[in-house]
Amino acid sequence: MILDQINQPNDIKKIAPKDYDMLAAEIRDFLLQKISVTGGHLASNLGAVELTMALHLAFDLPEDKLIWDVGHQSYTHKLLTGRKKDFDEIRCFGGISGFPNRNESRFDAFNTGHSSTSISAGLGLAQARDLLGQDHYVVSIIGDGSLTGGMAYEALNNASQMKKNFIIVLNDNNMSISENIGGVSRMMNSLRTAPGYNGLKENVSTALSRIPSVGEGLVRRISNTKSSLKQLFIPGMFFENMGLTYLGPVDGHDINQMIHAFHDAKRLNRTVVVHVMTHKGQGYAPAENNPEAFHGVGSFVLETGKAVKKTSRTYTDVFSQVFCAMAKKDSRLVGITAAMPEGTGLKLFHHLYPERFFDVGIAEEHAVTFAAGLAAGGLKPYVCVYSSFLQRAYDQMIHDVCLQNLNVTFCIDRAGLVGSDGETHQGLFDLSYLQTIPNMNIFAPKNCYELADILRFSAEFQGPLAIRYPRGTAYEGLKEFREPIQYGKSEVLYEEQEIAILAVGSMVETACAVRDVLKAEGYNVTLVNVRFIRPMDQALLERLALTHRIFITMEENVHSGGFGEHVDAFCAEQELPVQMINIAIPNMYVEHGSVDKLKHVISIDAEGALRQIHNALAGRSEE
Ligand SMILES: Cc1ncc(C[n+]2csc(CCOP(=O)(O)OP(=O)(O)O)c2C)c(N)n1
Ligand SMILES: CC(=O)[C@@H](O)[C@H](O)COP(=O)(O)O
Ligand SMILES: [Mg+2]
Repeated sequence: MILDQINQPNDIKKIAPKDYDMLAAEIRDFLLQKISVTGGHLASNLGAVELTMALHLAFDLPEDKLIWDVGHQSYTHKLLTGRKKDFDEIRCFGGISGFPNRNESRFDAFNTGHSSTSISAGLGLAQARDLLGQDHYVVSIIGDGSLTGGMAYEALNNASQMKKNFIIVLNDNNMSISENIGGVSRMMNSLRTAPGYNGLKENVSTALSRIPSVGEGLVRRISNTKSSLKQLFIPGMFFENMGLTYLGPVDGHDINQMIHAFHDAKRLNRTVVVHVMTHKGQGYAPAENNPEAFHGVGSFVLETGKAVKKTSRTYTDVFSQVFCAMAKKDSRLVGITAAMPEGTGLKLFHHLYPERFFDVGIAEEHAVTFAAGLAAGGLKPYVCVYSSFLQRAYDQMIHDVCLQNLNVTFCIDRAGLVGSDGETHQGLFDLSYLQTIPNMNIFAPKNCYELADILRFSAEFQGPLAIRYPRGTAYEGLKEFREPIQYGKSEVLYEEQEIAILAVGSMVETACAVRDVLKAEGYNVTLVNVRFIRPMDQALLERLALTHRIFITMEENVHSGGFGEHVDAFCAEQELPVQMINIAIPNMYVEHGSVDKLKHVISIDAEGALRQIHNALAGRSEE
């Protein structure tokens, strides 16, 4: 096996060119064997094998810097940089990350996970290189989906001013997670049909403009004509017009052609875009036929592509069904996603109500302001988004939605620990950032029934409302507690005296287990399902403070700015005579691993929570 020769970084440079294709096939096979067991991002990695090999062959790592946008396609890069032996534990607790990480390897030039950052980061690295008088190449690799994100254009705008080399590789597989739609995708479609790349001398705009006295005028005249004609003469006109040099399109599965293009790109003292066309899922029929299903996978049977585990009903499924039923009755309801129709559960809605569905590309900031516009125009928009990606749109929530108290509902999926995607994707900050925003209302359901109830409640609600729920199986317990939702009111599940547990959303289930133990120890324990984090049910807290000496808050959010801290502040302000114990995620970035393992490690499972509570009751600090 050629792959046996790949162990240390840069071993690929010792491989004979005649063996490149064989090595690519073996890498694909290796990735399939490993990912089919561990799960991970499959289709994007299968598509980027030759591209990664060509980059490693054309550049000198770690001196030259590769920045992978999102980073979910960086597995071959990891394999070629000494991490082949670590793939059995990829995305597992203590194992290597599924994304590039500077702490993991000096070959990972920049951490990624959220989309459309690579050009900005690469430009920063290139400018740092130049100011420090260093001499190496910086290459940002960005997908066509990630190129729909606004940050990418802010960076391209800036990159046009570069006077030294900076290379952007556009890895175009004509797919985001789902179909890549919109104007950028349309522009790329026209580029794909341009004649293939034959070398720098063939770049028409550059070549034409070099013709003395005629060239520049000719390019200008062509540039002023209708776009199809322009495209005939100047592929990559979009980039060229911005002052960037476009090279392409290049076959992303032809290693020699790509090496040739990268060497050409190195010769230019400016920003160069190399447009590489790849095939998502390349080499594995199930992924080629259904790249969306194989974008991110759990373990699966290699021969069939079928998932190993039967999937249970998730909160996303509940949202999807209830929202579609609501939309049937109310034509004002519209659904917005930033390139995540599958992950957020909007796919069924898209199918049923295509005219009321908006996939805006990987553009969370735009999604929120767009929703504000829809609301101002009289519709009832639902922004369906992951907790960690909504971090992007903080200003838009303040400036465009909440300041005007507009009728926008945020369905915040993946709130809390998400597991194997790790620190970039954990949804640990939403309660903190949302609670700072005046007019924002925040709700967390304790189980699947309550998610359905709050969604129905939201239809008639006036003003911004954020509903946060976690990744994975929807909790079906506590079915017997289903008090109708009342604005700003918590639900008291058990009322006693002495200790009151105030649990938020997913933590209500854990709180039940904690309560059972405390009761067995002889304590009298009240259990409150908080429901509305904002507005906080202050009247209930004041009432409970009369009969309880201890309040325990429990939430799957960082402590800083979280629910517990706000309850602490309220009790202090009102001088309520209660001891406060806050169970929350410590103020840190939480790595990858299964959700259960992570909850255990950071002591927010029942066992860890009880340890913290016992310590606090005994007046000990956490060891
Ligand atoms: C800010 C942000 N929003 C959404 C995502 C989820 N996401 C991850 S990869 C991806 C699609 C990326 O498409 P592309 O860049 O073309 O890469 P491909 O998977 O096609 O290789 C999306 C939407 C993300 N990582 N970051
Ligand atoms: C790379 C990326 O950002 C997405 O693919 C993400 O990993 C999806 O997460 P879910 O598996 O929770 O939908
Ligand atoms: Mg793509």
